[in-house]
Order: sequence, then structure tokens, then C-alpha cells
Amino acid sequence: MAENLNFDTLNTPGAVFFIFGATGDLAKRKLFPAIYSLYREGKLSEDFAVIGVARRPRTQDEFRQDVYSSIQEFGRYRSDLNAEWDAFAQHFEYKSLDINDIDGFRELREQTEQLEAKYEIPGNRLFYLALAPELFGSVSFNLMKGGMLDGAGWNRLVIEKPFGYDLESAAKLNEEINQVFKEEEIYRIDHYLGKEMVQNIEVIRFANAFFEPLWNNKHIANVQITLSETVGVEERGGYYDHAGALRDMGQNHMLQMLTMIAMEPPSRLLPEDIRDEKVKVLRSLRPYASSEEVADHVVRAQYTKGSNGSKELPAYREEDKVNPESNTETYFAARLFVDNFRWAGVPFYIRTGKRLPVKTTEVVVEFKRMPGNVYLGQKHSLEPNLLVIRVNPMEGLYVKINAKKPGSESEIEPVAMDFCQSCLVGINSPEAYERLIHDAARGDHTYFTRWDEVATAWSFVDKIAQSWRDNQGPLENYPAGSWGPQQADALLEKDGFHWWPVNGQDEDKVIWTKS
Ligand SMILES: NC(=O)C1=CN([C@@H]2O[C@H](COP(=O)(O)OP(=O)(O)OC[C@H]3O[C@@H](n4cnc5c(N)ncnc54)[C@H](OP(=O)(O)O)[C@@H]3O)[C@@H](O)[C@H]2O)C=CC1
Ligand SMILES: O=C1O[C@H](COP(=O)(O)O)[C@@H](O)[C@H](O)[C@H]1O
Repeated sequence: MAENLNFDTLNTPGAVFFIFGATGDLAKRKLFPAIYSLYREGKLSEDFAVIGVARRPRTQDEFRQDVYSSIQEFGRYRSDLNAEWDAFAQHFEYKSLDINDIDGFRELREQTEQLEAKYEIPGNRLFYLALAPELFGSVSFNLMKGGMLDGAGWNRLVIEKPFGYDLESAAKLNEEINQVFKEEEIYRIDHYLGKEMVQNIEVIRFANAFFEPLWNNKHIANVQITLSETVGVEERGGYYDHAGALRDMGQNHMLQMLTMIAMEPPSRLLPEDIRDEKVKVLRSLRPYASSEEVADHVVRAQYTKGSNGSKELPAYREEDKVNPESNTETYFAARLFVDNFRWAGVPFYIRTGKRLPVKTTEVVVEFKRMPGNVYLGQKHSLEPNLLVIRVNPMEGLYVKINAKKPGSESEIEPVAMDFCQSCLVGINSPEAYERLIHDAARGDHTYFTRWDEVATAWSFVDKIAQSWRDNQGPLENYPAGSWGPQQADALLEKDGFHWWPVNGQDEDKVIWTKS
């Protein structure tokens, strides 16, 4: 059936939401709490149902109890839950099913039709695959064979990352899914695109007269994107040791953030127009031509034993389910260039790592310095202006400008104009998963990644991975709890820049005046 797009309205149309992987970690920590927040905020219409699907047996009551506990533990509105629980819980059902079992899908179809009749749901079905990626193809196929796609309304497939391991595997996966779902029915999650401040990048850029005209290589010296995490690999050692930081964070979240910073203004604010502009940025990324270039532009490293000040932290190779001789990177930093007229010559520095001292996601846009030989520049070493976009966990904006030191004749010092959004909105800022589930249910693709974006990002990343596979470029070490290897600093120093301190970094060590 043709899609009826209504993403201008707040309410989702009536639909059944299927959570495949309903007994898993993602469902517990993110998906159930997100659905409750949408319900609590009146964004879900009353005619909705949720069917949790996984193999292990659960009675309806046990499953509802799981949902309750998950919202109690992770939900934004946990304190309101008891008053609304009975009304909310009756929308939830469970189906024990192995995704390879076609008969199970036929039973699921009956269960779905009963719920659709009960809530007068017009046959709209949203399938959220919170499953290992190896299962995506089979689920899609069995949904079709089991008659789950024959309803009267739309069908949408929401898929978690990772979408493949490299371009080849991603293309194969895409082909499998495309045998069942059309591109416009597929919603590939990159949860960073659901974050408030990542979505705000567009507004900051295109709704402000003092940023838009300066957003190019004439005025911007470099851009720095940092995604630092304090956690190690926790229970995900098996997955992570296979993936590493480049695939886990680089191919998706970091490149997606870069596209938001670098894209041209779309001609219309429609999903395809925005995604067209984003994919053009990915296509303009200068590929590394050789392993030497990779070694010159990309630093990889792994954490060794260390400490976070109060606790000893194990080395990566000592983590659960990690190969004790692993050469997987837990950190990488890279210098990228977007080869188009707007960005020619402007380096984009990106870095991410586990077991760094601070959990933070920030974008720093460093503007070019004022000319040194005129007016104030003659007497002072003026600092560059910075625009800092704080994404996570603090949300806000920070602009660094030069101003006269109060009381002095002519001393100039850098001062900050700091807008702390999270100080105002606090924990009530919607979670990324709330926005994304809401958008998918309304048929809005804007903040989901289209296949050509995914493919182009993989083809860029694959060259780095290939070079590392061929053992080109050393694997550096950094102690857990530190800011990563010195080589990541050298990457910027070669160009006359340095990493600006991120939020939460020890202020004593902040060097605003480093030249
Ligand atoms: N957890 C997180 O924070 C994040 C997860 N992701 C992605 O989300 C997906 C799910 O992750 P996560 O929840 O952590 O994984 P878990 O291992 O915790 O959960 C996997 C789920 O899949 C179900 N399952 C496994 N095999 C089958 C099968 N043959 N038939 C039916 N159900 C099956 C399991 O239930 P049962 O054993 O009962 O069958 C379980 O509910 C993965 O792709 C992951 O990469 C992405 C970003 C963050
Ligand atoms: O996708 C992933 O993201 C998380 C970090 O997400 P955040 O929203 O907490 O910043 C990361 O820990 C994980 O390894 C990766 O798979």
C-alpha cells in the first residue's frame, strides 16, 4: 500500500509495534522506556499495540513485568508510571518465537490481527529489529512468508546497527532486506541522529545570520569532533573485539555528525533533500590513496591497564570475551578532508575512544584567527573564536570570543558565551530513541541513514580497515583513564592546531593560549 506520510502531525497513526529482541538489552534500556515516554507525552495515539518477540518463554504477565521494570529503571517518567500502568500495560503482548520458525510467524499474524481488531488499528505495522544483524535477512524473509506483510496498512522495518561489517557484507545484507522491503520502508537507526543537539546543528547553521555566512573555508580553520567514553567494552567484548572503534563509532555516528556539519543547505526541509546533501558530503570525503596516507592521517590505539583516579581499570586485552592478543583498536583519531568548494583545505579532525577520562560528545568549530599584523593583532596574540556544540551528556552551545579584560586598559582575554540547554531542560530532553521511534511511526526518514549513505561511509572506512589489516601503521597504546595516545595530538600539531579541551576535561590543564 502507498505510504501516507503525515510527519507534520505530532501523533503517530495507529500501529502495531513489533519489538524483535524483546528480552534483550536494547529493548530493556532504550526501547520500552522510549515507548512509554511517547505514550506519556501523548505522542502515541490510543490505538497502538506492542508485541514483544524473542525465543525465551514468557507469560503475558511476565513480559509486562519486564516492561514495567525496564521503565522503572531507565524511564524518564518513571515516577508517573504507577498511575498509568494498567492502561499502558494492556497494549503489550508477547510472542515466543524463533525467527527461523515460519509457523511461529503465522501464529504471530493471528495474534496481530486480534490486536488490530481490538484497538481498531488500520493494519499499520512497524517491525523493530533489536537483534543480531545476522538475523535481519531471515526475519525480513519470514515476515513475508508468514503473511505478516499482508495487512491493510503500511509496513516499516527499523534496523539497528551495525549495518554490516564492511561494504561487501552491508551490500549483501541490504540485498536480502530489499527482497522484502523497499528502501522507503526501511529505517536504519543511527541513534546519534536522534540526539537533540545533532538535530540542532541544522538550525544553528541555517537559522543564524552570524554563522551561515562564515560556514566555509574562508573563515573556518578546522573542525574537531570528539566522542569520548569512560566505559570499556562492558558485556559486549565479543562484538567489540570483532568491530573496533572505527566500525563501532566511526563508520556511523562520527561520519553522520560530520555530514551534518558539512552539508550544503538543502533546497527543502524534506527527508530526501536532506539525505541527498548528506550523501554528497560522504562522496566528497577525500579517500586515503595508500597505506602510507592512512598511517599519516589516522591514529589507532588500544587501552592498557590504568585508573580513573579511584579505581584500577583493566587493560582491553583482559576484558571479558576479548582475545588476550587482540589488536583491535579501542581508540582512533583521523584527519579528513571534504573536497568541495566550501571545505577545500579545512581539516576535520575526529577522535573517539573507550576508557577516556570523560564521557562527552562535542563538536568544536575553530574559526580563522584575526590577521596578526593589523590593529589589535599587532599587540596581542588573539585567540581564535570557537563555536562548541555540546551534544552529550551536557547539551548546549558555547561561543568563545575575545573581549577586553574588565578594569584593564587594553588587555584582551577569551571569554565564553555559554548556553547550557541541559541546565534548563534537564533530564526531560527526549532520548534519541524516543525521537527515532516517533519519526519512524510517522514515516519521517530524515534522521535515518539511507543505503547510499551507509555504502559510501563503508567504502571510506574500508580503506582504513584494509590498511590496518595489512598491518600498516602501528597500534599505539594508552593507559585506561587517559586522553589517548600522544600521536593523536601530533596529528593536529603537524597542522599548527591542537585539540581544544572538551567539557569536563580538567580545567587546570586547559590551555586556551597555546599557539
Ligand atoms: N544494547 C545496546 O545498547 C545497543 C545495541 N545495538 C544493537 O541492537 C541489537 C540488539 O542488541 P542487544 O539488545 O544488546 O542484544 P541482546 O543480545 O541483549 O538481545 C538479543 C535479543 O535477540 C533475541 N534473539 C536472539 N536470537 C533469536 C532468535 N533466533 N529468534 C528470536 N529472537 C532471538 C534474544 O532473545 P532470546 O534469547 O529470548 O531469543 C534477545 O531478546 C544488536 O544489533 C546490537 O548491535 C545497537 C546499539 C546499542
Ligand atoms: O552505538 C554505540 O554507541 C555507544 C555510545 O552511545 P552514547 O549515546 O552513549 O554516546 C557506544 O558505547 C557503543 O559502543 C556503540 O555501539
